[in-house]
Amino acid sequence: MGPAEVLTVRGLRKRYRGRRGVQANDGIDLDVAAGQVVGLLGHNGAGKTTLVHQVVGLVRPDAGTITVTGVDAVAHPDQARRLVSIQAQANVPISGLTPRRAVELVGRIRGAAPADVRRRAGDLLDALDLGPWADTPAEKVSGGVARLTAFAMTAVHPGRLVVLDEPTNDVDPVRRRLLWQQIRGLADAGHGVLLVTHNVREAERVVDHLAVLDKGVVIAADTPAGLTSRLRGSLTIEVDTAPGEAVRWHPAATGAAGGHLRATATVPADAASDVVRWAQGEVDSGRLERYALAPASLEDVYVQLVGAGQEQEVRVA
Ligand SMILES: Nc1ncnc2c1ncn2[C@@H]1O[C@H](COP(=O)(O)OP(=O)(O)OP(=O)(O)O)[C@@H](O)[C@H]1O
Repeated sequence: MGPAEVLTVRGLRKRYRGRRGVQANDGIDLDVAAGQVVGLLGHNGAGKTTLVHQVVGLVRPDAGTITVTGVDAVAHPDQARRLVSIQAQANVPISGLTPRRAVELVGRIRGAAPADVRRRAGDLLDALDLGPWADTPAEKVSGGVARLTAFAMTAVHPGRLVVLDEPTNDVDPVRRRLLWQQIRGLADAGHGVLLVTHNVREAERVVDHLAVLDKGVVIAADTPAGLTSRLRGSLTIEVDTAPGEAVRWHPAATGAAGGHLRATATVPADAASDVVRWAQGEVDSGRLERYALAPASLEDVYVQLVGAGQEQEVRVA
């Protein structure tokens, strides 16, 4: 473990017993250093939450090690938990409180000085543009505001490691940007951040490192640039089909995927002009309504890694 590592996971295995026994984690290695946001991507059921729950001591691994700033988190989950702040997938109920009171309460419970807690809570609520709801009874706030409040509760007095499980769920696009800034800010302040997300497109701009989980195994781990370089020299073509028409792809197109009226495929950059000519011809003949050609994104790499079968989930998220 390097000196700046806040989380080191090695060979982590967890199998849920029962009739349909599931190997949820099947030998996972993962590192988060101070100052880093590490994104954990993966399809539904890939094992992300299982991994997170083991890090915070809610689930006991079958095998492997978890070290949080030098503390053996498997042997001493209580000690480790004090070093970790987690925003769980489900919001902690805060009925009877207001967002501001809930955030301040967590700060006090975690041992921060009252004046610091008040200041930090106020700053976070402002930064996330929650001012209009800060003093509203929690029962009356929307799902997005509740989600942002849960983030603020995690960030008000954060541990060395901050674990965020789908923090952007239910949050509107404008406040999502504010949230991403705060997530980045936690790392810039020296915390290590482990971020579980389906929001590949937005996470790409914030994370330093990514691990892609598939059926309990890390199938790729790299920087966003490192991962997208796998598709360097490739472009993505997106087409909207006319009603009742199926796409008859150009021969250079591979990895075609898509749904009812929209489809995407990957094409080599050196075939771009040929593909544009083909696409324009399809538009002229009425089979396509529009097309767009763009550099391959991290989302494209992700879809290719995890398999076109998962595409719908990624797009919906
Ligand atoms: N308590 C449990 N008992 C039995 N099986 C479980 C339990 N929790 C999770 N599983 C199974 O383990 C696998 C991994 O689940 P996990 O929740 O870790 O995935 P995930 O990547 O977090 O998924 P999602 O993106 O949908 O939250 C799934 O097949 C799931 O059905």
